[in-house]
Amino acid sequence: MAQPAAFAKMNGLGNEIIVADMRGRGDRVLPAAAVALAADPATRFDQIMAIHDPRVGGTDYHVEILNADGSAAQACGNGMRCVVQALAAETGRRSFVFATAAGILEAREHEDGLISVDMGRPRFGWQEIPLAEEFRDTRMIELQVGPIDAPVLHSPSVVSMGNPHAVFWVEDDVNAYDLARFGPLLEHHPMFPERANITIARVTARDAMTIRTWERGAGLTRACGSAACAAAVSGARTGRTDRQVTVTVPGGPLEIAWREDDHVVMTGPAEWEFSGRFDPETGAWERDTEGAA
Ligand SMILES: N[C@H](CCC[C@H](N)C(=O)O)C(=O)O
Repeated sequence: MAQPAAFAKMNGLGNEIIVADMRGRGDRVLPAAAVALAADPATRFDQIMAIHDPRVGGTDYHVEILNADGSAAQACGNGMRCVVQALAAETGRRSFVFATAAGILEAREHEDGLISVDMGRPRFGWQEIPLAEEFRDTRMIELQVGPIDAPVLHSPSVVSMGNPHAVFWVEDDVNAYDLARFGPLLEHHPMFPERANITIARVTARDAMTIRTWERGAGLTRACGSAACAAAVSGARTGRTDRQVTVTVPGGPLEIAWREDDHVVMTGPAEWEFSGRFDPETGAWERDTEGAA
């Protein structure tokens, strides 16, 4: 049993997030705690965002990310917006600098409550994503599912947003594809030694696309911010879209801008649901009583 830690159950466009306050203590959220919380319908989540004291000069906080299966994630766009909203409510500040496994990220809450996160630079090298074999052009790689002569999905664009993404382009309804079936096969495909987040994307205008994502370590989610960034960057890189795109995920729209300085900025909402305390070792938890501080 560890000292209980405060948490907030939140969501970013329906991406289920637990923001855990691990400041002022030396321990971490253990994978077993994540698995236990994910199994409980009341705390079911896609990612845990653990806020730690800063470890690098010039940053406000260190953020660790766990998937629902207990594995580590390097990036989580929707979760970062939840972290910003929670910290803004606590501190009255609006902008923050975070250290994450994907690098240093700046984020801020706007007057209207929407939150922008600078997700950093996309990486396109096959070793950076990583892929199991060399591809000089990662705008389109040889990979397909379905019959050889009539693949259901094929030739994805691949990119790292700190975490690995494959984006499969389709011409018709993204809901027409059985992502619950293909997602896990592609997530674990030998082409991706660190597994991958799998997205199906349909471009509807130069500045708009619709996507669905099967997340590494979490499965089908209502929203995946880093996948929205990966899809927007890949759309621009392959000439399908401009660099500023509205990416509609099942939970709603995200605004993605791939700036001239190569940074990808994602803007969208975050929503608080309830607060409680949990044991970061076991995942045992209780809800805060109404009105409690
Ligand atoms: N929901 C997240 C992505 C979680 C990352 C993850 N599933 C992985 O890379 O392992 C987002 O909004 O970006």
